[in-house]
Amino acid sequence: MLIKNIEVKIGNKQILTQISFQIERGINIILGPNGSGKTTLLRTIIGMIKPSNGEIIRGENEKIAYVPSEFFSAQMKVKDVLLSGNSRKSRIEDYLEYAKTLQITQFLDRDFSTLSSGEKRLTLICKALAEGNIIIMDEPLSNLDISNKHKILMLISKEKEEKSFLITSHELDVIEYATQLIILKKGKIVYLGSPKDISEDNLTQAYDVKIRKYFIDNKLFFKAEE
Ligand SMILES: Nc1ncnc2c1ncn2[C@@H]1O[C@H](COP(=O)(O)OP(=O)(O)OP(=O)(O)O)[C@@H](O)[C@H]1O
Repeated sequence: MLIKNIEVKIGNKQILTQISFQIERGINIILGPNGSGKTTLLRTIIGMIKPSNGEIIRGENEKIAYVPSEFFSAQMKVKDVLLSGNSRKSRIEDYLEYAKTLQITQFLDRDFSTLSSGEKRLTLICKALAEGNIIIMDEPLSNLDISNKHKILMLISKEKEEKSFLITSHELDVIEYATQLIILKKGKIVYLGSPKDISEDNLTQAYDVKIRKYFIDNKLFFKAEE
């Protein structure tokens, strides 16, 4: 999927400026400060927002699945949430493999509105994984405890050969999982490339706070300097 020269204006305000990149097979991670345009970009890519300029070129067999950062609270059984709004999949069996991995099978007969926010998120991630091959998720790790975060990161790392993920995050520790990193600031791309090449300066410029890079046991960490 190719994002080409996207511009978004809301009223008189320019929200996104000249956004171009290819969503690569693997894990594409969008980072950026609050208000930098991450959610607007995802909504534009899925067609919820019409760009004032540019185009989004989809491949033939690409099936987008979107997990928003905030959820509705429908009074529907979890299994009906999984089955809803999708013409291609209509059997609960198609969701069970991911449901087992994400440990949500015990909720299938519960009312979706009664789940905790983390359980709702796992349910919608399960749905997206079973339905799409381009999985677009807005802050999929927020509201998740350390074990569920690990579960999601392991699952998407396992699936990254087959699917393309485009996810936003506020956590710099996810950088090491990225196939491609996109950093936004004030609606513009200020870094696009491999996570290996990201420097402290790139992050410091993006966030306007001094950011340091550490290696502990060969694992990469970033921390804002106090
Ligand atoms: N409907 C709207 N009307 C006016 N301004 C808007 C509208 N939608 C978004 N914006 C503005 O566009 C900018 C980008 O918002 P967006 O939600 O895309 O940022 P974000 O990077 O996802 O932020 P966060 O990390 O805080 O979730 C913000 O300044 C926001 O106030």
